[in-house]
Amino acid sequence: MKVAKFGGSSLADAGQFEKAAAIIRADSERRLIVVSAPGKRHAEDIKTTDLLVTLAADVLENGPVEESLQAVKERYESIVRGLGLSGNPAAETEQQLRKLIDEYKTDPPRLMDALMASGENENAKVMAAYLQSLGETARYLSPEEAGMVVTDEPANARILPEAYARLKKLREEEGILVIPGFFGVSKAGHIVTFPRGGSDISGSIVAAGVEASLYENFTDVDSVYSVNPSLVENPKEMKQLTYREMRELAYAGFSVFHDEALLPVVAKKVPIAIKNTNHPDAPGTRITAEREREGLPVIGIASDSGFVTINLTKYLMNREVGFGRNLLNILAEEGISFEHTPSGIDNMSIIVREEYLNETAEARILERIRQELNVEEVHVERNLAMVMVVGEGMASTVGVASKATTALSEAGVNIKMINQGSSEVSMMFGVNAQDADLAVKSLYKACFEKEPV
Ligand SMILES: Nc1ncnc2c1ncn2[C@@H]1O[C@H](COP(=O)(O)OP(=O)(O)O)[C@@H](O)[C@H]1O
Ligand SMILES: N[C@@H](CC(=O)OP(=O)(O)O)C(=O)O
Repeated sequence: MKVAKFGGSSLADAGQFEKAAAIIRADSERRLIVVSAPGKRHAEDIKTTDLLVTLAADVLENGPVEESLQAVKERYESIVRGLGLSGNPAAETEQQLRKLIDEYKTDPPRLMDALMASGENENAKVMAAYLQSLGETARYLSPEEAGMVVTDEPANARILPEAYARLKKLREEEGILVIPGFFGVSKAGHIVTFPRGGSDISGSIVAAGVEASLYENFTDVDSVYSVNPSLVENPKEMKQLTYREMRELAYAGFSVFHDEALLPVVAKKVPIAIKNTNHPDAPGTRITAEREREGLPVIGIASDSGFVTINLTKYLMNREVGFGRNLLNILAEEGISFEHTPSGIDNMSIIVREEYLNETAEARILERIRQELNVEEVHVERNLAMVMVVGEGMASTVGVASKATTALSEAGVNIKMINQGSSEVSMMFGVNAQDADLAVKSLYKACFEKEPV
């Protein structure tokens, strides 16, 4: 039994639906289908999820909603018309959206989640109807019926452990089940979305739940490339990578697969295949627990911006028992999660995502650090990017760090910090956000184009 997830680009219009349905029908093992909302049809297009965000914003501003509501309806109308489906599913979609608006208009976070989730929910109904029209035994299955029970924090759902036993029962179902991605239902009965891009997470949870033989993630590229293809022309394709490598690369900016989508399948060792809906015969990329080590120690290079660092100095910090704990405690009390903590003898940096540290929070936290920890110096640096060099082979290869730092210095990129975890599967460089693309390109050149490390 395989789980196939189709991303927004794979379901952007009727033509893409036809390709996805042909893929589903080509393999009788593809029994659980997870769908995203219709994505971009061309570079300037707007994803349905973003149209729904605009609709929610219009509702919350008490402005006119007809234009944004019609924009969503039109996306489904053109798909349904193109597929020649009978009835009037787009009118049902409109009705459903109006009902959700009425139900949740006084509760902004719930309204946002309920409307955003509609993109996937309505698309799953269309896909099920289309497969039925082709003569397949297929049905729409809501996340609630499927057993996708999640925590209750809007826009940040996490799967509850009990969901897996419920999902396992789907193995016994006949025919093809089409499940909307991107959201689950909390115990209180609320629709709760995963973070943006979260249909990958839904697919992974379903694959782990039914203990699938394979989790296929259909998207719009032939493979995961060693570097973001918008930065480097014809980058190297990856045939195989490990869960750990993908996790690091996805975390650091490879948007082709959500970094939170690794955990569910890792636990059950379900292999992942990233494949192209527009080119389904291409081999794609396999992600598994282990891979053959051949070729270069570095497999990929990624970068992500939007980081802030809190730098602090205190003489004899290394001798002060509990200093780190007290510092992290302040962040915990302020509800801030941290990403990395590189440190020296008398100094420490805490790297956090910019969205957690607005200027009001910054002033309050710096004051607390000064008062409660008696530091000599503390300041914040914004506009940072983290550049990640990843590969299982790095641990056993001498010279990767020197090759990387030489490449960055030759490109004139100032390295603000270096961090390497104990697993040695990745090496991270903090740089100014405006240098990030240059850093990635020069590292790619050094690791893949010049004489390899
Ligand atoms: N290293 C990479 N390899 C492949 N694609 C990448 C990489 N980094 C970023 N991407 C981008 O990820 C996109 C696919 O992800 P996404 O837009 O979320 O697809 P989907 O619509 O299938 O969910 C590709 O079109 C590509 O632009
Ligand atoms: N539609 C949601 C969830 C998702 O995963 O979409 P996609 O598969 O197009 O990345 C979003 O845009 O965030």
